[in-house]
Amino acid sequence: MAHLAAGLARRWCPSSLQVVNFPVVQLHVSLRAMRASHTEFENAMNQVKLLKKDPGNEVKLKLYALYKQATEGPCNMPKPGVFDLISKAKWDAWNALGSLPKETAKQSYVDLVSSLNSSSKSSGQVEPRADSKPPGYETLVVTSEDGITKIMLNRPTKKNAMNPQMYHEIMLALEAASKDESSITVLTGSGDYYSSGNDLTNFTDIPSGGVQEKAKNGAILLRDFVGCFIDFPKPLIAVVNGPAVGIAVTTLGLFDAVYATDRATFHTPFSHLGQSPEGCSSHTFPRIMSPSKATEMLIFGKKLTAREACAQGLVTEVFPDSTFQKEVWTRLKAYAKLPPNAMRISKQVIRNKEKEKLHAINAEECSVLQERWLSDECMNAVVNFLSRKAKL
Ligand SMILES: CCCCC/C=C/C(=O)SCCNC(=O)CCNC(=O)[C@H](O)C(C)(C)COP(=O)(O)OP(=O)(O)OC[C@H]1O[C@@H](n2cnc3c(N)ncnc32)[C@H](O)[C@@H]1OP(=O)(O)O
Repeated sequence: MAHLAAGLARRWCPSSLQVVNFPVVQLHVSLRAMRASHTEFENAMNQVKLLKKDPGNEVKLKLYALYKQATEGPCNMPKPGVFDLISKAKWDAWNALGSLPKETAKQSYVDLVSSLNSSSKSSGQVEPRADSKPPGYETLVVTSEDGITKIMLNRPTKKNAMNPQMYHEIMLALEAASKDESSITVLTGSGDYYSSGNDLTNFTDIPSGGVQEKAKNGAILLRDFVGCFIDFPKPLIAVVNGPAVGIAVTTLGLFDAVYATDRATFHTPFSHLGQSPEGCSSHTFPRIMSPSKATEMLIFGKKLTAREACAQGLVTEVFPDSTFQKEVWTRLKAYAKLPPNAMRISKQVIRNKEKEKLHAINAEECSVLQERWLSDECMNAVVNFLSRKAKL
């Protein structure tokens, strides 16, 4: 490892320093910044060369990977030999990004560089404090053991509402999980909620290009985010530890199994918010639960209990809250011991025929939502929530 570190420090050229590291420092990704312009990307590349402090090999590798992904797309190089440690580390980092879209990688790169800049500005030459946060995701806790990669949404004080940073980090965590040693991947929430869906404060940051640009960037982010669920290659399990709202519910239709505590509820208040269905739910929900039941949820915003959601096929099984964690994890650990290749291939057989269709549906839903976000109905609903006149 020391050899690798020394080699990286010696041989890293400035242009390959460009990387964005979600895990490292808090990223202030606003709607304004959801999609990096070419100029922003170029500026970020220049800023990397001016960094006063060496960001360390882990960050350099991430910068390198994101830069390559942003400029060339998915890793297209032959895998270096095992003894070529530096090239292999770089190849691994790039390859781990899988099919992450170029635009997302570009934005991640810009955000990472910006976070590196602000952290070096705020700390100057001073060494990091002993109690400063270790490198890692800011909005997630990701762990991997017993053949299971667990991605836990971690904004419990905001009921795990999804802000732009969380969307990006989930995409990165899914990409990494798709390539790691685990056999199955789990998404769950910390605290009392699974997730309250889209963070409604996302609507407050108007970019210089105005609301049109904001809506356009939001639609791109949403399409990329949902696309990662459509393409995820291993069994993907939701451990729904509490209420779920909006996009946290719709994406469940793209999971392979959904286990819920009896305390969970499922709610998609799109009409109340002046919005329309996403997460491919316009297709998956009518199929899973019948068109009229889907109408009650997706159009009328009917909230389902966990048992109702299970009766309608959205949830696989419901457990008493008191034994939920113990029972679910015991079961998942047993499933994770099954032959991973067989599970992956079976998922392909079950899901692949639908993938193209799901991507098309995703694109259409995003384009409809892009318009909805500009409507008075949507703006009024968001203002009402933010001014605390409305709670769903
Ligand atoms: C770019 C991609 C777009 C994807 C499109 C997605 C669409 C959706 O997901 S639509 C659904 C959006 N979600 C909501 O409308 C839920 C809004 N939240 C609520 O109605 C309530 O907060 C609650 C029912 C989820 C929980 O109520 P309660 O138990 O009374 O807790 P608080 O309201 O006090 O919440 C604590 C804290 O968390 C903040 N918060 C909760 N959810 C959200 C949210 N979705 N967006 C922003 N902030 C949220 C809430 O404001 C409180 O904050 P503080 O006041 O600062 O403590």
